[in-house]
Amino acid sequence: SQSAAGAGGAGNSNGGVTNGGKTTLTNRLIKALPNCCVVHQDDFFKPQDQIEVGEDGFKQWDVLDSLDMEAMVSTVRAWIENPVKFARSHGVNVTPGSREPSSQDIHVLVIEGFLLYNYKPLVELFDLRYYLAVPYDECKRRRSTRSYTVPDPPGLFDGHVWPMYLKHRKEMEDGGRSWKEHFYSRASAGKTKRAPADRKASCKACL
Ligand SMILES: Nc1ncnc2c1ncn2[C@@H]1O[C@H](COP(=O)(O)OP(=O)(O)O)[C@@H](O)[C@H]1O
Ligand SMILES: NC(=O)c1ccc[n+]([C@@H]2O[C@H](COP(=O)(O)O)[C@@H](O)[C@H]2O)c1
Repeated sequence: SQSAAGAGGAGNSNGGVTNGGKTTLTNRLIKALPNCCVVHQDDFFKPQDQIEVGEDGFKQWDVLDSLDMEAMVSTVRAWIENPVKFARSHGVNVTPGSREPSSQDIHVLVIEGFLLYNYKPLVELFDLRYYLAVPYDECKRRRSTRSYTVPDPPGLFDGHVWPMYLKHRKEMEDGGRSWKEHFYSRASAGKTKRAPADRKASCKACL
């Protein structure tokens, strides 16, 4: 993507299961990459009193409705519009040594979260997508040592967190099939049937 500031940019998304290591990886990327900003999905949780209680008796934290996804998309769009301005307003150093941003500067945004790939307006903004997963036992073990702003009530992991993870992962994989078909038909244009028109806007190669 090309930003309003004239600098090249790329939005890299780092999604996956709770306690899969997303934040750890993101922190390492920030250290290693110059001009790197980050957006954490956890910062977009709605206040506790707006989180619905399900028939199972648990507050439904692990669903899209518990997050202000519109605000998250606006934040990512603000970076796309002007990564230099975004970096400066978020305390990220912009290319040490150079006073004026150069058109050669590469800016990177890492978007990190547990529910990134089930909200189409957000998915459309990513250049690269990564998914971190860990097996059930390891995930449960790590989660049991974690303290969130609202602590997990007993039974939340098996009653809500893991079932929602499986549900969303399945949704993502089912949706992903259309993406793969689309890119396949781009690569072999003329030889295979084109993907449906409604997928086109999601593909950078089609813009
Ligand atoms: N590669 C790894 N191997 C083992 N443990 C890890 C690894 N990455 C992260 N962890 C541990 O897993 C827990 C969750 O990591 P975190 O990065 O906060 O996950 P997430 O952001 O996906 O919820 C932390 O205790 C962290 O130290
Ligand atoms: N940050 C918060 O306000 C808050 C509150 C309650 C639960 N959570 C949990 O955060 C998890 C997602 O974050 P991680 O991917 O960092 O674990 C969800 O599974 C959710 O249950 C977060």
